[in-house]
Amino acid sequence: MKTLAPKTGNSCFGCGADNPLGLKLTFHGDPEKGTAWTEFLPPHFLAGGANMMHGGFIALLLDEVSSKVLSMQGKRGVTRNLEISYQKPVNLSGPVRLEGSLIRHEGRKHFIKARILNPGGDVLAESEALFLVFNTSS
Ligand SMILES: CCCCCCCCCCCCCC(=O)SCCNC(=O)CCNC(=O)[C@H](O)C(C)(C)COP(=O)(O)OP(=O)(O)OC[C@H]1O[C@@H](n2cnc3c(N)ncnc32)[C@H](O)[C@@H]1OP(=O)(O)O
Repeated sequence: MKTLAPKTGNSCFGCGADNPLGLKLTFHGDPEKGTAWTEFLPPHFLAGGANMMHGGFIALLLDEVSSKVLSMQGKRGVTRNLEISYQKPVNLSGPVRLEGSLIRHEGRKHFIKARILNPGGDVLAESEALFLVFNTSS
């Protein structure tokens, strides 16, 4: 098990310590299994309408936990594709869990699935992403 906490000098909206508007998320994961996860209480400024999270922020969270699957393994890369299935509203009045896992990789191409769950374990949104990694040789 590994933990990635926000670092100074990193202004990433999701995980950096130096973004005053950022979420400053801490992630946990298993590099060998290719997993990453976090739990947090979404701030209300992520709202879209009513008490629901904005769809763009849902995409951001899925992208973020997907990228952390790679960070856990010491890999650096960027999102090439992100396909999202919005299944239920992400309610802003309770905590959410983000989970990501590596499906497979072919050289620099890494295919990663992710999801957002509520405390009852309901899947609210899911994604499949293709990340292009810059520092892999296999
Ligand atoms: C310099 C290092 C910086 C590192 C920073 C790390 C920060 C991390 C921050 C993380 C923050 C969180 C994350 C963020 O938010 S990252 C921010 C959002 N992402 C970006 O800004 C990335 C923008 N895109 C690019 O820069 C380029 O597209 C890159 C560099 C990624 C690749 O451009 P390149 O010209 O090299 O390649 P390509 O695009 O022609 O194609 C690539 C390959 O993919 C294959 N393909 C395409 N579609 C599919 C498909 N559906 N199923 C299967 N395969 C598919 C395609 O056939 C090809 O395969 P192959 O021909 O190679 O075999």
